[in-house]
Amino acid sequence: MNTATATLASKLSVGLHAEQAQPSASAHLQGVQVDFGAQQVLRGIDWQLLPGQVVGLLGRNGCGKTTLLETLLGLREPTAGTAMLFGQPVAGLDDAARARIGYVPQQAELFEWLTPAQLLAYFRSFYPQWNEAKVEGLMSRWDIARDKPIARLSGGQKQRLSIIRALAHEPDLLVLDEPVASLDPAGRRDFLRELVEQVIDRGTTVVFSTHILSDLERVAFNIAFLSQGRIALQAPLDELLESCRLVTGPSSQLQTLLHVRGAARLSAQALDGGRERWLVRFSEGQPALPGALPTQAPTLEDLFMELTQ
Ligand SMILES: Nc1ncnc2c1ncn2[C@@H]1O[C@H](COP(=O)(O)OP(=O)(O)OP(=O)(O)O)[C@@H](O)[C@H]1O
Repeated sequence: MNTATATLASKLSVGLHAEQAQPSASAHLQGVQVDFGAQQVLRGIDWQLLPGQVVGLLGRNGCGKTTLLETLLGLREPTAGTAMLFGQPVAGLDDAARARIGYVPQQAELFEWLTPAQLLAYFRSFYPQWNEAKVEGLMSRWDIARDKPIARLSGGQKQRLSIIRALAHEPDLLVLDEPVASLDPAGRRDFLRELVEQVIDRGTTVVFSTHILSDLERVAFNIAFLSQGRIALQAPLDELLESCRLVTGPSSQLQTLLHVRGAARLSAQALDGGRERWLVRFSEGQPALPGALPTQAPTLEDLFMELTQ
């Protein structure tokens, strides 16, 4: 891990638990429930994002990531519960608080008849602060034609433009819904570098959903797993990889292991021959040493498979 990433990782390990409500939280959701007709998509989300945290939101297709991010931003009214941004109810945010938010939606909503230069000039007029040097730097680095109608840009170029628009006014909270879906590997790497710089330089709070697990591994983000309408688990990735193990054996022996080691079971799978495979999280400071039962360190993909069923 390089120094920048280590600094970032240490920043990220602060204040991870939703139950320890912090008055300074950038975003705070309490008991948020969202139903679409009879379908309960979010089932009582308690969640907070603290200044400088970078959270990768993981979950299977259709589990409610977009719904959660839209509710957090006040774009969708919850069926029950409350959403606060910067200490204000999201439904009644004042202009100053709005100006502190940057959002990259899953489908870039750009005015396609404008050129990138016109679009950025239009948005610049709404914000009290605008980092022209950053905009110009990213437009050149990401090779976006300034004077071509947006309709004629490629999907990846539109996504990059949407990211530039969201970063330009130096938001304190950046919400990105699958921001790298149309970016090539070089574009994704560049985007992640920009995010890391943003967090280290400005202490920006970032939450983004993605299906590209290798991107999260590269920057040691906090990971939040959304499953069955709830945040099943949130923790720094390094800590999860260190403290979790997949352990296989008869359930009575697995139960004893939990008891003796004071560990927690995160998931369980039935295997052949009456054995089970459990994802076990050992407590802090207690190394997850291999015991008598077959034990395997999980990858992020294993964690995803186990925690997002
Ligand atoms: N406006 C809507 N009306 C009815 N159902 C909706 C609406 N928006 C989303 N849903 C449903 O809510 C569920 C969650 O959708 P959402 O888009 O939040 O999932 P997601 O985790 O972002 O999915 P993906 O990973 O595929 O982008 C899905 O079953 C979807 O069909």
